[in-house]
Amino acid sequence: MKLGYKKIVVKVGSNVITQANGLPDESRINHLVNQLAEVKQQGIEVILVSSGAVASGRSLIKVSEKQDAVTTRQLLAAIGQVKLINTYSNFFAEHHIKCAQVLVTKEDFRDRAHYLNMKNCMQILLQNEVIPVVNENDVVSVTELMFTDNDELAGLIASMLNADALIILSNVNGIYNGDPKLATSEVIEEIKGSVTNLASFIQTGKSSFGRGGMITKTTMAQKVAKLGIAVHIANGTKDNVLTSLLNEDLVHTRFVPEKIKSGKKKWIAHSETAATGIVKLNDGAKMVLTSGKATSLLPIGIIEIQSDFLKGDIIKIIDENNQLIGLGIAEYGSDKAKERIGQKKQKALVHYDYFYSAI
Ligand SMILES: Nc1ncnc2c1ncn2[C@@H]1O[C@H](COP(=O)(O)OP(=O)(O)O)[C@@H](O)[C@H]1O
Ligand SMILES: N[C@@H](CCC(=O)OP(=O)(O)O)C(=O)O
Repeated sequence: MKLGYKKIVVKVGSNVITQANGLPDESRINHLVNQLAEVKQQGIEVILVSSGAVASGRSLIKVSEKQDAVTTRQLLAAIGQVKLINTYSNFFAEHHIKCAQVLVTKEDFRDRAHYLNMKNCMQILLQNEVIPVVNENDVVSVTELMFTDNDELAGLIASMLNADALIILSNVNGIYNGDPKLATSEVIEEIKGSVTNLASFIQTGKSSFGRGGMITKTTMAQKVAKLGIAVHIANGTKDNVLTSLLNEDLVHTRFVPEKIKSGKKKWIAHSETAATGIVKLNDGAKMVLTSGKATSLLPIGIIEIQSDFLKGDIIKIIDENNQLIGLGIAEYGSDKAKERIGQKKQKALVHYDYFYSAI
């Protein structure tokens, strides 16, 4: 396959595998599995992140209108996930491929030791030629503990496993430079860096069964590409989408990857919700830290410690306007950091190797 990837994460949106009447589209799932099997047979490691549990559950049970939205989602996902994974398992079996169900929550990514346990499990599955089929554990992930959507989850999995590419299959050909329904709109084929006007193209509406929408997809894609992983957004409802994309024979959107970042930086990049401390920098320190050069965060540039932290904690680094500059691991606690604010020749609070620039 022309693109030469060795490890890919493929994310399938609910809309791709659900028919307009809400029933699972088994022939589409079968077609996707056939392509995934072909890709795997080419020696490419594949991890599948599949939505569709809730949509699948809807086809199996009638829900009382009196039931609240959270409980309904739990009920539908609990029932639907069984059907979803069985469908995948049966289709993969036709190719003599085993798949595994991996259900995760946002909490699983917070603690580094826990994160590494999960990474280890995924690696063992891949070493044993098993395709992990990942979804959010919707039964226990409710409200503030939820991922924004499975695109966020897929970005985390791609970063955790140091994948070469993340392929997001949705029900549009890519990101359009206008309303996708208008004939005048065209697919933006390549996106480099943080294009500020991207959000202005995107309509706030979502596809009928989707959760996050295109804006969250774009934000996640830019972040993942910054970590050195190529991100592709393509139309999963098209025949042979995956094989055509990997053979560079498909119009879609590609986020150009930057230089590959270390595994630890990838984890830090996705750890904003786990951050304890908040450290405010002056503009000079901000400039140096975001210049792209290998520089550590020195106390001389700190103007305020807004929230306490311990040695080893993830801390948020903000500028004078309270905008996030980046995230890092503290080399010492806030007690010492407070004593050293604005001082010269002090040990770095965040070493460059453990700093992720969000800008
Ligand atoms: N500029 C745009 N380009 C492409 N899609 C867009 C754009 N603006 C809004 N969208 C909408 O985003 C939807 C895809 O996002 P989402 O509903 O989250 O899909 P999924 O279920 O695949 O995760 C498309 O169906 C499309 O209607
Ligand atoms: N975990 C949910 C999917 C949530 C979600 O993000 O859906 P989508 O926007 O279609 O990728 C489910 O399996 O129904």
